Amino acid sequence: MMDPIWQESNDQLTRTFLFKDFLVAFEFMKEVALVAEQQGHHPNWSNVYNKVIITLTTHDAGNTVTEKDRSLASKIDIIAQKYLP
Ligand SMILES: C[C@H](O)[C@H](O)[C@H]1CNC2=NC(N)=NC(=O)C2=N1
Repeated sequence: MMDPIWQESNDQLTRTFLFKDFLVAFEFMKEVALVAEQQGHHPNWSNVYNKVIITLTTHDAGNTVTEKDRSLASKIDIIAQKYLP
């Protein structure tokens, strides 16, 4: 099920993650990158030091939230559990 801390607005799902430091944030991003590539569905994201902000939308569907976004969000949540403090 969708983690309620993903905010849905403006046809995007957004979640902010705060890790211990940059290296942990980047390990998380590396793992998400591999899953995104597997899924053929990719995050819009930003990283500053220990903070990663991810927004998910489907540009192939006119920038709307689709099942592909919800599925990737769930996978990201599972990955994040390993890296969050
Ligand atoms: C051809 C390729 O599979 C598509 O462009 C995929 C790639 N990754 C994607 N990622 C996201 N977030 N939305 C898409 O519509 C999308 N389309």
